[in-house]
Amino acid sequence: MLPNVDFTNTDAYNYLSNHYINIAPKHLRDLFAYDPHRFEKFSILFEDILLDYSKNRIDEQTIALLIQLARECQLDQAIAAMFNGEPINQTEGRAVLHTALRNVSGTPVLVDGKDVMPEVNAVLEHMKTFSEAVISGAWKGYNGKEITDVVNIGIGGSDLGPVMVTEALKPYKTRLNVHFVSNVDGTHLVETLRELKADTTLFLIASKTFTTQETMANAHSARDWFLEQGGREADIAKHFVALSTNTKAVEAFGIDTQNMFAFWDWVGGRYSLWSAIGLSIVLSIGFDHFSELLAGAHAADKHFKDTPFEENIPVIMAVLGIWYNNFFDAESHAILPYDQYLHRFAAYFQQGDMESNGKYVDRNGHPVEYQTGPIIWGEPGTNGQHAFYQLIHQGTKMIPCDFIAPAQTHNPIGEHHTLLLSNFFAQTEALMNGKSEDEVEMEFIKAGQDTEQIAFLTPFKVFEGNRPSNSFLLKKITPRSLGTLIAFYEHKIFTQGIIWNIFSFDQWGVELGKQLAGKILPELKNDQEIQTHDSSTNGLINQYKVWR
Ligand SMILES: O=P(O)(O)OC[C@H]1O[C@@](O)(CO)[C@@H](O)[C@@H]1O
Repeated sequence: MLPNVDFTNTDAYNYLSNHYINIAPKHLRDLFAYDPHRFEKFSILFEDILLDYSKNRIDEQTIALLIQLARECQLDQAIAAMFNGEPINQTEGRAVLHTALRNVSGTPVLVDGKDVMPEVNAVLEHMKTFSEAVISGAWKGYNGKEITDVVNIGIGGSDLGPVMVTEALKPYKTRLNVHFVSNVDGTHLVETLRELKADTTLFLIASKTFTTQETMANAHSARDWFLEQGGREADIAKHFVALSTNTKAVEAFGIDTQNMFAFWDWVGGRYSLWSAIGLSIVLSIGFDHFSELLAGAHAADKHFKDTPFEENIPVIMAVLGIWYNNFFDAESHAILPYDQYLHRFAAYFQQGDMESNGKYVDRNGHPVEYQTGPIIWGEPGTNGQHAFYQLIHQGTKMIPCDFIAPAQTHNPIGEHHTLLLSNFFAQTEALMNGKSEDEVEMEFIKAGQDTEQIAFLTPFKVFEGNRPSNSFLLKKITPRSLGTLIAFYEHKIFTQGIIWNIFSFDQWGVELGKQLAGKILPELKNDQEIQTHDSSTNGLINQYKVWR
């Protein structure tokens, strides 16, 4: 089972609390000046991915204490429990084995004493043969035409991962056009179907539970559209497949279980892109590239499982996050990919991180007395620089940032990539160094500014600096390197959950809103004045009824 340690009661935590006083006042500018080898000390190269974490507010003692903290929280025991298929998702009584989905090593993975790899590989084989049939055109629609468009209908983990990966790996795209509908707002489905033809469209109904309100509403409306456009009930089998764990619900919807791609309850929704939920990815980039994605994630799994914490990328990512979250009161973490194809990367980890570690009760069922999961946000560079970098550079909040960039672009047009990378390198340098009062005044003097203006303007142009960042430099965004990077972040999230002593793999917090929506829905289906709620909810509903 999982360890159960209060990290605030460990020796490491106490030393860190005291050490904080030593490191906090040291400016990163000075730490770099003291030690010209800082980059070599605080960077890790894994295959074609370089993590430079030297621009963090740490010294060697900090990192040693943070690693000791992870050890005192028995992280090694927790890692073994996860990979061994123990039911570490304790409130749901499930194992957590998204790692098995990409276990290209072929070694058995036991759940309740049964090797799950034969089932995993059988589904992968089904995904391979199906995708090859569709991509080749052998799979025909009801008019005998080949499929041209695929619509994935799903939400949360049944959408965000496939969207992020198909966008990130667009350079590897097949002839198929893959679309995603997630929001129950009818606009999402209507706008997506507007240009599509029923006889050349394939729908993937992606839902682990096959009960999610939004997905079921969209799936039924898609089926209605299909029938209105000329499809018949008998043709459903050619145009609808299901990606789910719930065979009964799939059959009840009217999808042939021959067209069902199964996965299992030990796959968390936000960790499911590696499973049958990834069928849209396979159709978008082809099975071979999907296999490379899986292999990249597997390589990260092995690194996480087998590498000493001091050289372990997910562990370093995790403990640095703990350092800012729990010692510097940083409440958010920005993910800033300098690659337009990665424009949904931060959004993906909003669910991945915040649905995993957005918890206030510890594994003993007691409210925690410390901060847990951070707010995850971000946009691609350089766009973010023209939106929120003012706050990151000169705001009152510390925003730890992950900068991500590929050395090689898939689109070498003009000097665009050099421009992009110059910004990638400059932003972390600026955040770290800042600009001192003397430097600002010197610039003004060189520009011939008068002393009165200098005195007035200088404070607004000083950059404190000392603002932390990680830099991930990838040789190129490929299926393999993307798989590795995603898995690094997954294991970072796991590690932080272990240290915070919370359960990272359930999501009870999403249930209350759904329950209340279920109560309100019937109230909206009549014109009666509503008085069953608080005055705000009553007032909003009644005004809606006036205006609709
Ligand atoms: O895949 P499904 O079962 O339709 O769930 C969709 C999403 O809904 C949740 O909010 C759980 O209810 C996410 O955890 C999940 O990824």
